Amino acid sequence: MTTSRGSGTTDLRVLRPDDWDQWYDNLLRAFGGMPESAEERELWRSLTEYDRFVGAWDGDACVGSAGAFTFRVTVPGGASVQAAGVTMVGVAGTHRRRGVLTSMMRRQLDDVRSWGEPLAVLTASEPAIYGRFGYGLGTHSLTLDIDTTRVRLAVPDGADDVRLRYAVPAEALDVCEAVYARRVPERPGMLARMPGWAPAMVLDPEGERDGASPLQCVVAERGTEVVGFARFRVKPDWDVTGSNSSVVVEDVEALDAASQGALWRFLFDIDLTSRIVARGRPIEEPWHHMVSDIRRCGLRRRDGLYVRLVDVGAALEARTYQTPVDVVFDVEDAFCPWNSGRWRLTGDTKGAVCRRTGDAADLALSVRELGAAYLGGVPLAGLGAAGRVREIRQGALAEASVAFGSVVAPWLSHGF
Ligand SMILES: CC(=O)SCCNC(=O)CCNC(=O)[C@H](O)C(C)(C)COP(=O)(O)OP(=O)(O)OC[C@H]1O[C@@H](n2cnc3c(N)ncnc32)[C@H](O)[C@@H]1OP(=O)(O)O
Repeated sequence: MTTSRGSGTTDLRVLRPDDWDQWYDNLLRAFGGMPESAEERELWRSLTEYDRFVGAWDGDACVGSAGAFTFRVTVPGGASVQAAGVTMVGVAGTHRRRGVLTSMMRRQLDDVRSWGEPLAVLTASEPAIYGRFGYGLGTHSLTLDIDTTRVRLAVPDGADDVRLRYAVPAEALDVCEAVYARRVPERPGMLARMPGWAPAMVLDPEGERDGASPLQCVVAERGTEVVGFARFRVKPDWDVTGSNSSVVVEDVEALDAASQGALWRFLFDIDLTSRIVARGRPIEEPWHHMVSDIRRCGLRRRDGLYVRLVDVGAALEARTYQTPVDVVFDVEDAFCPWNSGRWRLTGDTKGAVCRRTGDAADLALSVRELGAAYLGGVPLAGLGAAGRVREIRQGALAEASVAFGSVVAPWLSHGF
């Protein structure tokens, strides 16, 4: 594919291993040019799926990059659905706003469709970029800044029966991964761990620590079973009053309420610390209901995973619906017109069928709104209230909105 807009012409082609270094340097430069550690660079090289990554070239200079990891994402009902994890998007400053991104998105979504993957997902460097390509904001996350000198934690019964032990993060990786794997089906938006990805969870380059300690890990056990883990750093901060150090939480996963409580109590009580900070936490998790003062937990909401239905019918059939639903959507999809038109969705907690129909529409919306609502965290009714879903049959919006909801708030479990 060739793009020509503004001055110059760019060629788009699948990434070749020999081109990776230049391709990746273009990406780093698009993000400001900070170098990465050799360790981190090699990890990303090893995760590159060459036939799913593209580069834009102006002569022999790489001026654009985009990739699509092979992922599986949990959807409401617990199924694990194949999804292209869109990543490493960057356009050289010398070639910006000439349509290079648009040409890469065109190529990528055509490819994803030809691979038979119903979804594409991404996290955005800036929220304004991807809506035009049909991505809707499907999950949110929380940033925490908890004043642990003021906020107390009341843990559930059984927390005292959970034994905690320090472990070397890399050595405990297998047992932590086993816990993670059991959690994945429980929450929409979580990513199944794909081959090669586990080491990324304990990659700990010094340059990324921002003055904090190396990564630490505590494993929670009940009897001989590992029931949870926490990975975190401690960031020292001493002044004339003493220590005001912070616990920087990276991951906490646990299989039950007592183990959740035991791990969070540990994080709250680490000596010499007075804050817990974390990014990318779920918008709803058990410790919210254990704290004495949610106001002092410094919760800030931000955008998480953007979801694009590449095949509307297959995507809507892949999840279940928490109440019976029978609704005809009139979908507008300018960037992937194969989705445009009317679709009848019938489904319940056991499964769903979504087929093309000539019947009259109940709701009219763009594929972006369907993507936003897909994981159950963004109510269709809210999008309707904002004028982004049009109700044609009275009552259809409430019916669909309830059906699309998720008991557990969806959450993207790690960046990519
Ligand atoms: C999944 C990820 O990897 S997210 C990472 C995205 N990458 C970055 O943020 C790195 C820094 N930025 C860049 O590399 C580039 O500016 C990109 C990739 C964001 C945009 O690439 P470009 O080739 O300039 O985009 P392109 O010319 O195709 O623009 C298409 C449209 O999107 C708009 N657009 C592009 N970037 C932005 C932005 N950051 N904010 C708002 N609108 C944008 C353009 O104005 C254009 O609109 P138009 O069609 O109405 O004229």
